[in-house]
Amino acid sequence: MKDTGAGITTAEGGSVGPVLMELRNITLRFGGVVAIKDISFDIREGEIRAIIGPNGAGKSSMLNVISGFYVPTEGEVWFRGEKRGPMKPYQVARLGIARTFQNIALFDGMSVLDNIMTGRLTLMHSGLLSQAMWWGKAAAEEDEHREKVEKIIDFLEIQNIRKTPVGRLPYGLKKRVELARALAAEPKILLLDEPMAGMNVEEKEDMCRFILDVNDEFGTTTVLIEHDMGVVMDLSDRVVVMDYGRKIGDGPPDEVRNNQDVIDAYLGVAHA
Ligand SMILES: Nc1ncnc2c1ncn2[C@@H]1O[C@H](COP(=O)(O)OP(=O)(O)OP(=O)(O)O)[C@@H](O)[C@H]1O
Repeated sequence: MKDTGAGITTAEGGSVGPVLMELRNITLRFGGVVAIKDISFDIREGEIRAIIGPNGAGKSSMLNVISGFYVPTEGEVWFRGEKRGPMKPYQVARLGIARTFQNIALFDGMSVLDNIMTGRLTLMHSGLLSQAMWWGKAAAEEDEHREKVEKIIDFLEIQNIRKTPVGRLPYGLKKRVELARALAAEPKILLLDEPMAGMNVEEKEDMCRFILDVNDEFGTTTVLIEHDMGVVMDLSDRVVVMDYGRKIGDGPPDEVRNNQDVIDAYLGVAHA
């Protein structure tokens, strides 16, 4: 891997941008349980960065540190060149980090369109009061939000279900709506927690294509946790491997695939 300062060229010949987030010596404890032990790595602009590892390795905990939901017990998180301190929930929401969840977290009774609109809530300036006082400006803002949302709906090919209540959709489409809602927030970093979990082969292929297309079209920096090794190796620019809370590998897919510690801890077991 060649570091040019502004960005790096990966072994596969791809290129990723400058550092967007740096995790320095992160340790996270829950009472006596050490979920993350002294882990450092960075996330670069425009890349797809995977975090893999066996069950209980600490992947979800790490995703929660990245999102700002957990404050590490030790270590520092640097985001866009600034050290991040402890934050209040509203500050976390405004950070520009959007995520999808392992278990879908959508409003079943609401339409696809309205669910996706909720992704823009932190970007909305006019509340109810200002709408009442200054209707014109609020209406213009609403139009702008709808336009952005419609673009995402087109892009993810869900125009035909935009009015359908989410509760009526099959699992794969719900996951796509979740992705749409996260994108609607125009995130600086998009966090995907097992985006293919529970999907059939066809749904997985669709989701892979959309994640790659989103990355291409919007240049969205994406961090994902995923159990399906084939998916991770196909999608990612770089992979962090965790085991028992420690980092045992970090690099492009080919490098990680040939790392003996990784083979022993995880891939070897999965592909025995
Ligand atoms: N809120 C919590 N309180 C106490 N212990 C926790 C908490 N969250 C995680 N842990 C513990 O931290 C360790 C790492 O858990 P984590 O969920 O981050 O792993 P994971 O790699 O995401 O696992 P999986 O693949 O099964 O989702 C585990 O031992 C887990 O039991």
